[in-house]
Amino acid sequence: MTTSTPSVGTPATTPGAVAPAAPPEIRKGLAGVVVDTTSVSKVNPDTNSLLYRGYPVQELAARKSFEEVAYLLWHGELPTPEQLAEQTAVERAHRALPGAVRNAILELPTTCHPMDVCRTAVSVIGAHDPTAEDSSPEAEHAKALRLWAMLPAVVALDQRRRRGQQIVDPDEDLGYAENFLHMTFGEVPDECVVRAFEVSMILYAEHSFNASTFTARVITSTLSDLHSAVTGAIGALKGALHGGANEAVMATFAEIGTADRAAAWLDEALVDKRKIMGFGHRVYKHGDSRVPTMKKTLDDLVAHLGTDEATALDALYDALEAAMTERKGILPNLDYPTGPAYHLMGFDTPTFTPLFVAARVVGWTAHVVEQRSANALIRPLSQYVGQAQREVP
Ligand SMILES: CC(=O)SCCNC(=O)CCNC(=O)[C@H](O)C(C)(C)COP(=O)(O)OP(=O)(O)OC[C@H]1O[C@@H](n2cnc3c(N)ncnc32)[C@H](O)[C@@H]1OP(=O)(O)O
Ligand SMILES: O=C([O-])CC(=O)C(=O)O
Repeated sequence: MTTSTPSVGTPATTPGAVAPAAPPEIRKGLAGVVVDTTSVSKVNPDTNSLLYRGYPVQELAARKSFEEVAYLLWHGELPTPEQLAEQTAVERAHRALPGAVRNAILELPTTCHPMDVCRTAVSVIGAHDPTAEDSSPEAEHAKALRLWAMLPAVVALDQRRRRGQQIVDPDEDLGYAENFLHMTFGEVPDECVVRAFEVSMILYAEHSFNASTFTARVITSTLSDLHSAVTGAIGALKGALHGGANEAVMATFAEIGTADRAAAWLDEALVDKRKIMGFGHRVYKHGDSRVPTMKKTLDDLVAHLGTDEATALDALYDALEAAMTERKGILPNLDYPTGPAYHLMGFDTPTFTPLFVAARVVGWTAHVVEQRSANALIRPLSQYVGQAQREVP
């Protein structure tokens, strides 16, 4: 959206004075503004495609592990077996939370949102990291890897403490996705569920200059530290217009109830000028590149579970999507299929956005390193529209 607002504070022109310059063009929300280059990922709305370091994300989701994709995003190339083994060894060695981090989480009230827990945990992890202020690329990659390794324990511990369940220690013999689910549910689910979870992590890992990544880059641009950048990014992701939408989708489904009510519910919601969570996107206007892969994954999960609840949820998903496409021509974004998928996997709804954090930390930290490698302080201008200069009475 482009708006130009005349300044209330612009002084009146005097005869003979040079005419004031035209008001600057304002791009609300920085819509359409290209602020920097990146080689981490390419979002192409014309072809509905998303490339991670040049590779189509759908192909990565079909053929690679989340660990391999993380390496790719951080280092620019897929790992050799030796590089993957080295990364895996470090990741598995750092899965358990340091006592101070665990205690800090346990001190937080269960009335706070799990995103607050995530945000606090990352901040505490940073405070205890002796290399926090070392901004060399090697140190930044090492910190990113350790943070990525620890976040599943943060998310799992928080869901379990809220449910009054015993905390489950990580299992070094399991892969990333299996271990995450094991720590959350106390057992490793069927392969179909593990794969669905891993696909969601790969799809969520990176998406160019979205609001949370841009937040991380703004913080990095001041030469602040990596944990501060990630802490800020978590705050940005929490909002319902960004990552928080995956939770909001489940609230919408709960409000609608059953598939046959979807169209009528939508009509009323649109009359009330409500935003329908999980639909629309700032960049994609013809559909989100990741949705077909995640919807197929959701359908596979539904077929695998075979429960009435899963079938009904899928029918509701389809009915709301059809109605929204017909009424507004606005298509789902990735948060639409991940919400019900995480629900069917057994996650509590407020845990959905922290799952997004566990995946996106890879993209955020890849951008932190990139920003620092060619830094310029990010500091845009604003057009003043307040009071003209006046005397203090
Ligand atoms: C992983 C992610 O972060 S993906 C995004 C997740 N967020 C959501 O799902 C929240 C719901 N969606 C939205 O609010 C928006 O689509 C956004 C914030 C994602 C993108 O918004 P913008 O690019 O700023 O588009 P904007 O909000 O200006 O929408 C353009 C028009 O489409 C409408 N629109 C866009 N999305 C929606 C929606 N989800 N429900 C209803 N109307 C919508 C707007 O009302 C507006 O209509 P108008 O021109 O008549 O005023
Ligand atoms: O790109 C965006 O604006 C939001 C998004 O889809 C993401 O961060 O994955």
